Amino acid sequence: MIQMTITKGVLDASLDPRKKNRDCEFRKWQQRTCKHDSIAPLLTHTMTLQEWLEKNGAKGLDHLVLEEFPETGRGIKTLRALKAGDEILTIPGAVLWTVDAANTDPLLGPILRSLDPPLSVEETLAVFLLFIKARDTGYEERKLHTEVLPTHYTASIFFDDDELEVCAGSSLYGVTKQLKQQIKSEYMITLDRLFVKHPEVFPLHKFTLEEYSWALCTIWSRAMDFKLPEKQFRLIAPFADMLNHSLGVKTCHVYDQRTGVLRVLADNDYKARDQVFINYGPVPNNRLLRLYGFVLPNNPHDSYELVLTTHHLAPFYDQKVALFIAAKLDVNSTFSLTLTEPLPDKVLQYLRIQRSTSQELTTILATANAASKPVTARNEAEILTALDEALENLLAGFAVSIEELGLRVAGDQYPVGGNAWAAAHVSMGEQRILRLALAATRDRQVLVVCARCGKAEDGNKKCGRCKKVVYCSVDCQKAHHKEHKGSCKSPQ
Ligand SMILES: C[S@@+](CC[C@H](N)C(=O)[O-])C[C@H]1O[C@@H](n2cnc3c(N)ncnc32)[C@H](O)[C@@H]1O
Repeated sequence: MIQMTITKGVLDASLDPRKKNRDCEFRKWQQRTCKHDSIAPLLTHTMTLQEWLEKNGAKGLDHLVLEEFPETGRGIKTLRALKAGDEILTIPGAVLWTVDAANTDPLLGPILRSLDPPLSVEETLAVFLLFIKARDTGYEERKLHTEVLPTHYTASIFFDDDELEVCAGSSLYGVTKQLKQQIKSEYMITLDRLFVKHPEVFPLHKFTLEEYSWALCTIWSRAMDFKLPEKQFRLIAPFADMLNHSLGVKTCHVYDQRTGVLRVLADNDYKARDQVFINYGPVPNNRLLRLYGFVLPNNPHDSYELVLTTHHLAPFYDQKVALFIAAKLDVNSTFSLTLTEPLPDKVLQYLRIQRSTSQELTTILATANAASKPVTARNEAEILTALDEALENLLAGFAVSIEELGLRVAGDQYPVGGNAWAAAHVSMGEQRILRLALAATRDRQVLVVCARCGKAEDGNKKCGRCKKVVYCSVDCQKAHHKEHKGSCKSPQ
């Protein structure tokens, strides 16, 4: 199926014994890792990925080797010590996978450019990958890269039903189900617009839904994103895409728009034979598993995306929309609840506006920073009760509780690193955050409603000693004294 007919060029390994060893090592690795039976026997006469990259100006490969690591899988090891700031790797523009490279390809480019509307960046890169993989002749150099890509992924769209059920109730569960549907319909459209229309370029049997999903996951898990002055820019850099993620390093890959080169710098010192990492960003486990197919236990960047919407038939809808805009909120807003901020002020601000009476709306309009502070005790009590209920419902929707998942993860029910184990970590992370959000909601509730009778009045006063509960009257405070005195302690 795959033919590799390039003979070695200027970079003849036989001239440099150190390089010869390295090339041998790389070939051995390529042979071991590649699942394509046909390439192994051909490799001895052909160019390696490294040779192709170096021919185009890649730097740093001399001191880097690919290796399997127990925790991260295949990654890059440095053979020499590195100091913070050292350039580890430079990958030239000519070998990058970009939308421009796809659009300027002599065969694929004209087809892509004729599409109206054009494919998205993600679709373009996925089609580009599939196109190269399917070529029987030509494109041998780019194929050197596609041949070392993983043959399968562990992102959540590839989970079987039982594995996905482990995280039922989590946002990942719903998003994964939706995503599978979305990919299917996107594939059907692409099938129609591209694959069926251009059989000379896309041999149909090579563009199945499975292959399309594989290509998308290749993009999700290997593409690097850069914010350039006038656009968001996505690329896959051969070899640099073998760098694994660690929260222990800072972001240290840069794209030089002027030269079109991708550079990876060391952000800290490395000893010889250390694995070199980059940082994929502050990504929560639900996203890590959806895009990259792995999780970090106790991920400090875990989050829960809370979606709040207001129905267009809600009372005073137009006024509320105007206030949302003034507060830099959207009618359909998504809020990240995190471990350090499980109940962001913006959530409360949104709900205060959403649940205001006509009079409260007038008050909000008259004050600066619309509803960033409580509007009335009534409004505050209502939003906190609604939030309490919503969080309780979300937590009740998880198929397996955090305690039960903890036991399963600690025991041997879910093999460490497996799909069910990863799904359990996502579910535990989301439940942890929702519980923190619920606790924060309740901490606020007791400062709004009278601890005895439950009245939410603007004149409610805090207990003079502990300041942790409020009362609507002296009578209520006295009547509640017996119950409250045990927990009433001065903050000092
Ligand atoms: C950019 S690639 C890195 C190279 C990849 N390990 C390979 O063999 O091709 C990203 C993928 O590497 C793996 N990975 C990266 N960082 C990891 C980590 N800290 N723990 C576990 N797997 C990781 C995940 O499978 C992820 O989808």
